[in-house]
Amino acid sequence: MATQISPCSSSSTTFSPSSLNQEPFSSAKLVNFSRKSSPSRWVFKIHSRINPKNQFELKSSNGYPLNAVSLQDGAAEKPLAKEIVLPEQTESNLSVTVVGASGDLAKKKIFPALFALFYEDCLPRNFVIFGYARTKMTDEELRETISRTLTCRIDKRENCGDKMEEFLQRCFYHSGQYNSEENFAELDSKLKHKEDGKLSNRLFYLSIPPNIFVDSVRCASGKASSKTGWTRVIVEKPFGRDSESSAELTRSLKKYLAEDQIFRIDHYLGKELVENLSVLRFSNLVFEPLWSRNYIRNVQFIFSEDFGTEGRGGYFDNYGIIRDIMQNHLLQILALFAMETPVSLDAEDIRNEKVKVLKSMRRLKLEDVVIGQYKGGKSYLGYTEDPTVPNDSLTPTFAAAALFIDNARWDGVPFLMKAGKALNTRRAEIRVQFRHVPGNLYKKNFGMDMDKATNELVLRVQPDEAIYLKINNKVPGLGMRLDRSDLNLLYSMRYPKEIPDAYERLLLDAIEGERRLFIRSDELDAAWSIFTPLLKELETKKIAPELYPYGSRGPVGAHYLAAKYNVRWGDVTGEE
Ligand SMILES: NC(=O)C1=CN([C@@H]2O[C@H](COP(=O)(O)OP(=O)(O)OC[C@H]3O[C@@H](n4cnc5c(N)ncnc54)[C@H](OP(=O)(O)O)[C@@H]3O)[C@@H](O)[C@H]2O)C=CC1
Ligand SMILES: O=C1O[C@H](COP(=O)(O)O)[C@@H](O)[C@H](O)[C@H]1O
Repeated sequence: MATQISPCSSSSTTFSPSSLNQEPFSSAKLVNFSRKSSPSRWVFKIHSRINPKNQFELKSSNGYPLNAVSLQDGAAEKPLAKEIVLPEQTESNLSVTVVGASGDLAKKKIFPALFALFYEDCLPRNFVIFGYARTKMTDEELRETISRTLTCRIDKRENCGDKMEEFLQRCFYHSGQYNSEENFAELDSKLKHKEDGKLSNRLFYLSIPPNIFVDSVRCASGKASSKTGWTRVIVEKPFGRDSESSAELTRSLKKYLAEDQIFRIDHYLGKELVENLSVLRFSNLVFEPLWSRNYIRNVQFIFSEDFGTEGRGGYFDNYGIIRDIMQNHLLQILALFAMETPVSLDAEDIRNEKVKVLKSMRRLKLEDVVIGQYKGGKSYLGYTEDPTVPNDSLTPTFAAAALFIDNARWDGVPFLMKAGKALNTRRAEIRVQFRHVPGNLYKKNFGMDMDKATNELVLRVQPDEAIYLKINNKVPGLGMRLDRSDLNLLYSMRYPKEIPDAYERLLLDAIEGERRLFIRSDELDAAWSIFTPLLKELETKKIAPELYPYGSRGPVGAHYLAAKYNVRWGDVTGEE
């Protein structure tokens, strides 16, 4: 069983040698370059002159899981002969400014993720957190607000209350307008005061609606960027509504920031099972040879929520489920699933492969899409009954689509997506349905329905993370009866430690300058190219969505779409 360790509190941490080519990360001094027993895993012992504890350790997930096997197994480090020494610099300070700190995402996800990182010793010794928004609030009021959403997730660890208090004392607030250079200059003074002459690294998290992204970036970069260290900006989705608006947003952001300062977040890339997709594919011989049209019949990406747009109707109605979930979360997973083997685990190598696969995809056509909208019942309000949604809205809350990748590996394989709100269950999963066994000796044992006898690999992203493979198995006994069984890796059984929230991983990576899990602008362009023509056609032709009851499995049209490509949705076969 895996040992429970904090990902950041060990005195040595892992990262790939290529991390050294990134921007200097302040005053780190590499004094011991060693290699763990696993030949693929390089380990650097990093000591800071000023803070020998762990101030400058690189902890990002750069391709090498923080809790990787050899660490858990306690393998001894074998020092290599060569010693690398980086130039010494001054002590540094990290500041994280949450722009839009009064909002839903900030309270629900960002502050709790920052606290979890602090709790796990993943933040540097010198750090401050600032909330920034228009709402008038004192530091104390911000602390009071965020303390309600911080949780001691790691319940077996001690001193959570003390840690929480310590964390809150590092949180401050500045009230300002998003388009006011003057207000950002005031923020800058407060940051400088806290930095106290140390080298300053500044991360801004734009947790605000998209119409104020550019103003905030203009003011932050002009008046509050670091003069001595790095300045990075995490941008939340949506990144535009279509190819044109996305390109315009990119152009505007790039007036004030270089591409490598922009961290476009897609929180699905920070989910454990999505991270594991590449590990599963590229480190297990049993999967990669099967990963093509030769053995895979179809792949399904399924997202469902058992609640509606409650509270977010204003935002949602302008976007709809295709932009909200498919064009980003599901497409990102698809790209990771289908890409060729990258040259290395470096961010650019991975993102290059993702772009290639996205560029090989056919633009979606209307006939390959089904849209739906939930209606109300006795106990639930329908989508258009939400007071923030127009009564005659045609915005889809459900969509199913068949996508195709026109390359040698995936020619002819349907990649089906299904996403919906107000359905019967909450889940996100990847389903890989394999082809029939040619000349199957056991054909007669399966009856007429050979589809039921094919192997299916399921990666359940949430809830109850799991990887399971459906196989045919002989029922023990004297006869020859076969049944369907699962080879099941249920995370809660195998890994007792609670899985970190996606935002923790992504924030940590942004702090470390690791871009692997963030979206590059050409990836974004390629993603929008697939969906933009369809989105425009849906809107110009005013295509009416098929209504489905709140809490149901969604419109039946989704089944006809799948049937058109000889596919059955894996989540509705009755033996999920
Ligand atoms: N909430 C979620 O679950 C998710 C959100 N996102 C994205 O994250 C970002 C933030 O989301 P969320 O926190 O829900 O957003 P909110 O609507 O809660 O907005 C965040 C803050 O921005 C300010 N604000 C809101 N509307 C305006 C406006 N029209 N003009 C100026 N300021 C405004 C408000 O602060 P004040 O009035 O104090 O200035 C508000 O507290 C968005 O881009 C969203 O799409 C992405 C994934 C999930
Ligand atoms: O980005 C979004 O994601 C959430 C679902 O995220 P999850 O991590 O809870 O699965 C979705 O509810 C929201 O509409 C969308 O904007």
